[in-house]
Amino acid sequence: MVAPPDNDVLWARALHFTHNDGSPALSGVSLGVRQGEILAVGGPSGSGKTTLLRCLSGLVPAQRGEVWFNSTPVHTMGPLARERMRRDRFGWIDPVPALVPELNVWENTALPLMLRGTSRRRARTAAQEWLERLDVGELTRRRPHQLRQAERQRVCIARALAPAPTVLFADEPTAPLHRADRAHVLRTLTTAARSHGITVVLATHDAETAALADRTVPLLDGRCVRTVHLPPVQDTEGRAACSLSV
Ligand SMILES: Nc1ncnc2c1ncn2[C@@H]1O[C@H](COP(=O)(O)OP(=O)(O)OP(=O)(O)O)[C@@H](O)[C@H]1O
Repeated sequence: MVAPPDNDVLWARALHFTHNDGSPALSGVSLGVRQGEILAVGGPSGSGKTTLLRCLSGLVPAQRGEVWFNSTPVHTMGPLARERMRRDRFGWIDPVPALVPELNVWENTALPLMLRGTSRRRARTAAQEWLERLDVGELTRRRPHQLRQAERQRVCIARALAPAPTVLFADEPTAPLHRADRAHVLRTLTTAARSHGITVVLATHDAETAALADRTVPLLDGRCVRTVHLPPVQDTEGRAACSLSV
């Protein structure tokens, strides 16, 4: 087992994952994510983006291959150790907002901090700050069912950022937002990540979203593809320049 390069906070080698019904999702994906980097995982629907994020975060173990977080091999960890790592070091944003219905907005936002052992008072203060940054600071006492879908998603983003995770996994985080909201929320997310040194792995099929990242790894049918841009050619015969994905 060879340890990953020192400057990669997250590193995966030859990941394979097949779902229980036999659907292949990852077929030998290898990548490294540098400390503080915002990495977009691109690709069309069904290309394996969600599965890759789930394997990298230790939510599900890959059937073959290696995942390393800093110098720790995630692929050899048991379920409890992976759960603790996710609680203490990682954040997660789903495409569909999932909040605890019995808790109000600030309690939902403060929950990951309190699970890490932060006092209720400090967790509440941090939650309030992040809710304000995401323009939902006036909704703190409401329950999830009293919010619009877009507001619920902002709360989920505040909840993921509040503990300043080492790595934030964001799976199509702006999917439930209107186009007008999207840019603002994404900017808040990426600015917060950069100012707090949070590494972000962002799954998206949207080129505009991917453009906010430092780098994009495109997936296709569970494999990383490399985009090769050909040099511009003289368009003497009316042909357009093109790029190839290999
Ligand atoms: N629970 C499941 N059971 C069986 N097959 C699944 C399951 N979840 C995903 N798949 C299949 O695994 C492959 C990869 O899916 P995945 O959700 O990782 O892709 P994705 O790029 O995130 O797609 P999307 O953008 O639509 O979420 C697809 O062929 C998908 O149909």
